[in-house]
Amino acid sequence: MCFGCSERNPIGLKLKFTMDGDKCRTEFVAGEEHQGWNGYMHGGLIAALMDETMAWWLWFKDISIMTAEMTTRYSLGVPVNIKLTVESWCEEEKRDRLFFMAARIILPDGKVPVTAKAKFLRIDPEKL
Ligand SMILES: CCCCCCCCCCCCCCCC(=O)SCCNC(=O)CCNC(=O)[C@H](O)C(C)(C)COP(=O)(O)OP(=O)(O)OC[C@H]1O[C@@H](n2cnc3c(N)ncnc32)[C@H](O)[C@@H]1OP(=O)(O)O
Repeated sequence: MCFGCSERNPIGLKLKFTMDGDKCRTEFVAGEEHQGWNGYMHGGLIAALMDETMAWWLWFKDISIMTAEMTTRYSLGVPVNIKLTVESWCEEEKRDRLFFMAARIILPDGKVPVTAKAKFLRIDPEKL
């Protein structure tokens, strides 16, 4: 019952993903329950949005992974109650095991308030 994408998780984000060329995308409108400071989305949840979008890029390629490392750069606050686009892509892959991924959030006016980089490691799906 994934917090990011399961339809059955009552407190989950219920994200739906699409692949468009080399990018994985989702959209999300944060509500007041997702706030940190008043009016702005909580930074941990922003990281979760991007982690999940990068994981889904790999999932679309049938690659089972775990997030091994992630860095997030918060340049602007992310307001609640507006449509956010999240997109992810793969920058590099090593030995078919280590995937260097990147993600960003795009506001309706085209500004990019947050970017992330992460390393994902392929795991044995039997162990999930
Ligand atoms: C039916 C429909 C269902 C639909 C369903 C869809 C689900 C679509 C997905 C959604 C779901 C996603 C959800 C979000 C993604 C999480 O939230 S994942 C949760 C957060 N992450 C974790 O909990 C990970 C915890 N860590 C681990 O499990 C393990 O440490 C890892 C990451 C799997 C690695 O384990 P390991 O293979 O035993 O690691 P290890 O032997 O230490 O390292 C292997 C190699 O990688 C290297 N390495 C390890 N870490 C690093 C690093 N950070 N940097 C560089 N190299 C590294 C090592 O140096 C080593 O290199 P070599 O020695 O081979 O040269």
